[in-house]
Amino acid sequence: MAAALKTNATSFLNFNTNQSSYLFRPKYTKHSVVSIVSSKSYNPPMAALSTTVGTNTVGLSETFTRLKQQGKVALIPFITAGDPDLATTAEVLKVLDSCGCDIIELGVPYSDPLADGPVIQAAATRSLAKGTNFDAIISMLREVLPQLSCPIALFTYYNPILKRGVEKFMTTVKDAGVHGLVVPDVPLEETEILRSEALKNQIELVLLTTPTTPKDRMQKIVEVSEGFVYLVSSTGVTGARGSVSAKVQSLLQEIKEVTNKPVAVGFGISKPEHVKQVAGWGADGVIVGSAIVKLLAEAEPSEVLKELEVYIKSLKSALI
Ligand SMILES: O=P(O)(O)OC[C@@H](O)[C@@H](O)c1c[nH]c2ccccc12
Repeated sequence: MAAALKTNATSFLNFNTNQSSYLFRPKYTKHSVVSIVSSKSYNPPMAALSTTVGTNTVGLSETFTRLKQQGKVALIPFITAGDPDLATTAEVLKVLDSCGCDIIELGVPYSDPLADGPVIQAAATRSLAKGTNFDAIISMLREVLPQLSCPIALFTYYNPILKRGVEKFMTTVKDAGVHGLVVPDVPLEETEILRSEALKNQIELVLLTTPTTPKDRMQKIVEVSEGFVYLVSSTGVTGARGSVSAKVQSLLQEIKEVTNKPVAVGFGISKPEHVKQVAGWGADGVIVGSAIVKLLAEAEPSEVLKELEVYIKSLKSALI
């Protein structure tokens, strides 16, 4: 059974790799497809088990609606769960929330992250080596999410979903208080079951479009994307870049011509100037991943939360 699932997943990933086109190439992959390996689990304090889950947050689209009314652009950080460990991830989530992040994209570490560049790939490898697994991430979220005021979008490749079964996966993440889901390696045509199960559980399934996505395909993606539309700013894999492609401005316009849904831009954004520029081009949200993951990996453990706070505040102030 497990072997069959793995084979399916492998051919799935090789067959087609995202909603938009055949864009993400597995440049840096080191491992064969294996699902999350684990030994350790996260043990929440007993008190956490009795807390009500996710009562203090609203979903992704509602968050954007509120921000729009206030004339604000969403700051959406991405971090990898379990790097360096889940206890730190819990603290990092609280800091991101208290610094005013509007939505947090939390990555489930995976051994074959084909759309990720070296920084996020290394974070996933470290996290898996520490024994992070899906159940431990869920336990951590059950404890931490009730303490946050911003919603969480869980980012995962398809294999961990396939392994559990779409239905079970969706009810599990819903029960943990997750509001949104980003799955980069499922092509639009294959999202139907994911979408219907997500809908049943009030999980907003965010779809991605890229600079190479043909216009008619972009329109279909935009039509069914929930929560927001993820505009990938550039081709290739995740990772900080020197500047944001000017093409993003026209891509944003094209999307906005066909939808009123919020659009968030991600890939390569790392500096306050980038954030400001993308917001100025009309984006409703800005996603920053690798730069944060790198900061978390490189800072002294005793300084990490402080450094994170300083960095997030610098991005936030670019949005004012
Ligand atoms: O790391 P960057 O370049 O800042 O990009 C955002 C990103 O990290 C996050 O949204 C993400 C992480 N892994 C991905 C894979 C595909 C699409 C998006 C992602």
